[in-house]
Amino acid sequence: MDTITQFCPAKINLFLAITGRRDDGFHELVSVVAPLAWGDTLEVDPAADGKFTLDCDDPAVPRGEDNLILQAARAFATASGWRGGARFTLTKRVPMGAGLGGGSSDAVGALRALNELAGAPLEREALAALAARVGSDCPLFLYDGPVVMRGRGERIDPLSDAGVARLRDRSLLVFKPAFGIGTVWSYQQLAASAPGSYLPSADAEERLAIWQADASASAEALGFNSLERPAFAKFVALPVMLAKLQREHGLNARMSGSGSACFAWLSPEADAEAIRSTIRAGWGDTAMVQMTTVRTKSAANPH
Ligand SMILES: C[C@](O)(CO)[C@H](O)COP(=O)(O)OP(=O)(O)OC[C@H]1O[C@@H](n2ccc(N)nc2=O)[C@H](O)[C@@H]1O
Ligand SMILES: Nc1ncnc2c1ncn2[C@@H]1O[C@H](COP(=O)(O)OP(=O)(O)OP(=O)(O)O)[C@@H](O)[C@H]1O
Repeated sequence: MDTITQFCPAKINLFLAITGRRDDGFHELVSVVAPLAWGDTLEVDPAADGKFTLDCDDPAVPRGEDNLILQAARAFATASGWRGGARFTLTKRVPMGAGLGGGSSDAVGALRALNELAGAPLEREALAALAARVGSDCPLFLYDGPVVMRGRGERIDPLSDAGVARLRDRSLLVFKPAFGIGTVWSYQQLAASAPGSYLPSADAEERLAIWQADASASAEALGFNSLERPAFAKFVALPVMLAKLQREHGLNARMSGSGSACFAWLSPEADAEAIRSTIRAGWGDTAMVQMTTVRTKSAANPH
């Protein structure tokens, strides 16, 4: 069989309300998440020896059993009973510790490819349940467009057509300082200042419903992220940069997920080069700056 190539998009959380903590330690959330046109590439080749192995062009990516690709592969083998092997080759573009879901997306790319290699033993629902076990951010990547994510990340609905239309074809700038932020740390900080750090779920749903119903609402108007407060308190380079981008370029930039990556919607008149220079002047040349768009697909035809 030929190589299967999976595009593994990055994601941004346009809206991320953490609404409370569950007994199992995970948090409940309401989030609007969009996959991007930019991401990693995962090539998957069948391996006759029945083993799973991983190569990656980025030496910083863990290559052992803690890699989410290999974890997803083991989980797939257990759930499907498939006894084949695969050689994974990952071209890594999405930085780690960014809140861009890179590892989760790679894991879902692996699940999709293995299911194809194995002759589709798992239906969509079984694949979604498996993805949820691999990581909270995984199920959203089984959709190819913007979604509303609830629960701890396992409940996914496509975003309404009206909502998707506000994101389609808009230029998006994603940027990240050299440092990353750990997801576990972010949630711990939130829990430490509970309950004030949580947005009640009724409030979160109301904000989302108002945005969906308002035909004149922009993508920017949805911007909210509960995890900004703990991140900004410790990593002051983030709010300083966002304030500078607001002042100098009129941008309403936000952090994605648990950070440290941030994003801003650009108007057609925006001077992307000047914005890039502002970011590099403040965060240095090791800062990542990436222009992209959202990957959209109609809610009426999500699959
Ligand atoms: C911040 C987000 O990126 C927003 O989309 C996600 O909620 C993070 O999802 P993720 O990185 O896939 O997270 P997981 O690998 O499932 O969990 C890592 C850790 O994050 C915390 N965690 C994660 C998701 C969630 N809904 N509640 C949590 O409290 C838990 O401490 C967990 O042990
Ligand atoms: N395929 C993978 N690519 C990147 N990191 C991986 C992968 N598999 C496991 N990891 C581990 O997961 C950690 C988090 O990486 P990831 O790219 O998912 O970042 P994140 O921005 O924290 O994600 P999220 O948006 O889900 O919070 C890394 O520090 C790394 O140790």
